[in-house]
Amino acid sequence: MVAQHTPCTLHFSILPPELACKLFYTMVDLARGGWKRNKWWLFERMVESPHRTAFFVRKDLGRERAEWTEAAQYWYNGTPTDIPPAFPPEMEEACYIIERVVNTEMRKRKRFSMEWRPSSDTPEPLWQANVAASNCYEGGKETVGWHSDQLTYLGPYPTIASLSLGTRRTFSLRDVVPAEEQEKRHARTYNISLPHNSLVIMHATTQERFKHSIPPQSAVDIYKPILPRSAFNISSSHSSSSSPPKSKPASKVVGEDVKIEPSNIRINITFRFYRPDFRPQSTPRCKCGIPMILRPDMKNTIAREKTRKPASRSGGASSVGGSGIDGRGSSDEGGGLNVDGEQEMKYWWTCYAYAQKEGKGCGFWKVMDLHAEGRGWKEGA
Ligand SMILES: O=C(O)CCC(=O)C(=O)O
Ligand SMILES: [Fe+2]
Repeated sequence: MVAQHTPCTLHFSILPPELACKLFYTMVDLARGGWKRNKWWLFERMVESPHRTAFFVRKDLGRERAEWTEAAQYWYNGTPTDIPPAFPPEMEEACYIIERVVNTEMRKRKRFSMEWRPSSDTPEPLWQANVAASNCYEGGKETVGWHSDQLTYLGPYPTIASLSLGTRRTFSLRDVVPAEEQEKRHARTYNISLPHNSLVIMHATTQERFKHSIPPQSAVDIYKPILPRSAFNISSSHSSSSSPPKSKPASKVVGEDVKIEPSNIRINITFRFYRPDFRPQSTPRCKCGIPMILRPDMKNTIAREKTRKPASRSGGASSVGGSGIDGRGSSDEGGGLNVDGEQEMKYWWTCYAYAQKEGKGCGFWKVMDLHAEGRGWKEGA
């Protein structure tokens, strides 16, 4: 049903049970060790997200690693951050398994012309995670509000693999109805229950056509790990923040040590592929001099503005962008269909200063032009 009604697929028991359990413990301990509450962009105002979050960069990336380290601060709303940690070993192991599933699913699906493609001489894999963002929700009151993920480094039509560990929570997806269709249909909300060790793959168009959230719940089902911490030589969570972990061989585990601690925590890990043609150095800057963010034109505003001249969106100095409304040439003939006959999505680069300067950004925006900006797939690249 998920695949039938949304651009997502849902996969149960994705990891070997022991690995899922161990990864849960590892992430819970890391979260307790100092993950931050992020600021979130929500309906034109900033709110502090009522859950904790962390950002990881894959370790064997070589030169690329430094660049994505720079990008990490945008995960934290533009706040400069320490160098993000590498994937812990269990996360690396999980990622390897997840990548195979994602690539199998992607090969079954239609591809979009603006979507990332590997070069013609190395056609596989289609998707390889190079960063991961993780969330920790403790109890039913910790949530994330409606949003679609920023595309600044993911580029158009991204694929994001989202792993759930621990307590079962509802993942809500709601489609965004373009303005011209609002009289014909209403948005629909799909509530998907995500148990421990399940994977949601948000395929291409999920970020363009839908918003997602983890809504609050008045009660959550307690998660009982299949193995105690001591089975993995991990010390009790109670002592983990105050004293160094005590290693114990599993065979010596007796009495209290084998007790399984029930938990009300859900850990989410979103594995992401940050595109080489959207690396931080290539992000355009606004009049404030800071890198802009990339967002899809979910409501089809650009196409509608194009038919209403002159181009002006919010009036005054804030409509200074506009450069991309005209002058594309590639896609707007044929009723917005591109050369592959698909209804082409448009994207805005917009000023991100509101996140850092209490809403006092320059308001600059421009329409993204993939080819004019030197991005996208090139034959033999
Ligand atoms: O916890 C989840 O499943 C969703 C998290 C999310 O939407 C995000 O990190 O962008
Ligand atoms: Fe998200």
